[in-house]
Amino acid sequence: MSQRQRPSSSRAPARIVLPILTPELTFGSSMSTLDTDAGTAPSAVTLVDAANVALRLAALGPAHGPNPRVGCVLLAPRVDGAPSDAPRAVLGTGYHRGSGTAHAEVDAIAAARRRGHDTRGATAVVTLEPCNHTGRTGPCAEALIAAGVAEVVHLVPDPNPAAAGGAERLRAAGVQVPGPLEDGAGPGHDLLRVWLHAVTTGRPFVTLKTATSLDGRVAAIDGTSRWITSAQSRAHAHRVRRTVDAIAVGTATVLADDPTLTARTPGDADPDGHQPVRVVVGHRDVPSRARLRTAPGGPLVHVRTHDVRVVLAELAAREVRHLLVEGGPTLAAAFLRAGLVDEVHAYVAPVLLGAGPSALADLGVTTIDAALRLETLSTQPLGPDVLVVARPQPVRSTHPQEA
Ligand SMILES: NC(=O)C1=CN([C@@H]2O[C@H](COP(=O)(O)OP(=O)(O)OC[C@H]3O[C@@H](n4cnc5c(N)ncnc54)[C@H](OP(=O)(O)O)[C@@H]3O)[C@@H](O)[C@H]2O)C=CC1
Ligand SMILES: Nc1c(N[C@@H]2O[C@H](COP(=O)(O)O)[C@@H](O)[C@H]2O)[nH]c(=O)[nH]c1=O
Ligand SMILES: [Zn+2]
Repeated sequence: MSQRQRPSSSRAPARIVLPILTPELTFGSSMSTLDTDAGTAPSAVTLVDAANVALRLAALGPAHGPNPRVGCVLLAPRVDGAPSDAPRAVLGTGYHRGSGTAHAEVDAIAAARRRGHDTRGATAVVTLEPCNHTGRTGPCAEALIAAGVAEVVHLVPDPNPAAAGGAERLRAAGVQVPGPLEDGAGPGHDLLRVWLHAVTTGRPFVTLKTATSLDGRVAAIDGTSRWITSAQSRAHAHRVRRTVDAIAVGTATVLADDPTLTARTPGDADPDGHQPVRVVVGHRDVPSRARLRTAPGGPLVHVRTHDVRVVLAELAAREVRHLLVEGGPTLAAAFLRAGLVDEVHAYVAPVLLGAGPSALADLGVTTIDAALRLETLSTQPLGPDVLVVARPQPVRSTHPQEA
């Protein structure tokens, strides 16, 4: 047995049941002093509390970018004889702020040290299995071992072939690693949904956005479409743009709309905050005077193909994890026909057009039994409009209630 192992670590690993994490979930008053650098007496928290704080910290990191959002809470060593869920002092907390910055575990160790704490024998509660590779920063498994941490409780195993193996490395060094605590689902998986999808499939998660009239049209018969949806819907769509790595449109949309494809605050023409890569799909040129070339925003990538798999491969090579497809109907249908849409954001406005292109070009559906049915994940009023978030079901079927 390694010298790093404390006598208490030979107990059976703690069984942790995580409550569903919601934005409204509040922690006890003791959790309010978790500020990493507050310099106040550390709070005492249970492992479950620590896991939830780690999840909340993780969510502070950017949703975009190649790296996962990860949070970490370092707890004081277990006291011999105390139950595994006994509250313990928080030594430090940390989270990952995006590619090239410190990982959550290293951030938490640094925070504990700034507060003058000894990390030897500590328990690290971390939302994702510590990494085991040197990427833009060093391996967290080694940092935890060097810090003398005795136990690492993680929620989600790391499926990234480049970084996996942290749990095994820690165990080999004598660190107790009871996890992963989540068995394929849970709040940790929910938080990392897009990233997990991208690293396990090797292609970006694809969200298809449509902004339609009540009769399902995306433009009037003359091609005009500004605006079908309300200011509230468009503000929401801009917030979504801020969370993705790339936005794609077809060449016809570039020529019809001359879009900027930036993330903006409504009422302000200038892009602000993170700007996604702007992707144009199709063979025709993007005019030199197009806003995509002249207006500030993310880099422009023109993929001269009609094969959406080529588009995703090109973007995966650029470390795009989340692609927002904004249309038009031809490009949207191509992604759906290829089975490459993971989520649909349908903004529906109480506007009637009666003619004009519908949200989707031909999907190859010739009879109702072949309809592509979606599972609704949420509905949300946005001013006069409604946003439906839905997920394509793996197989086509008749209406579930009548099946
Ligand atoms: N309300 C809304 O949500 C939106 C509305 N719109 C509206 O939609 C209209 C444009 O629709 P649409 O013409 O369908 O536009 P698209 O943006 O889908 O562009 C279609 C063009 O892209 C190229 N292309 C790229 N991928 C494929 C593919 N897999 N198969 C075939 N062609 C492909 C082709 O041009 P090429 O010859 O260059 O290869 C094709 O003509 C506009 O009026 C616009 O205002 C657009 C986006 C969103
Ligand atoms: N018409 C329409 C949308 N259209 C989408 O937004 C693009 C314009 O982006 P930008 O130039 O950055 O404002 C346009 O090309 C199309 O993809 N979006 C919506 O939320 N509501 C709408 O009614
Ligand atoms: Zn790491």
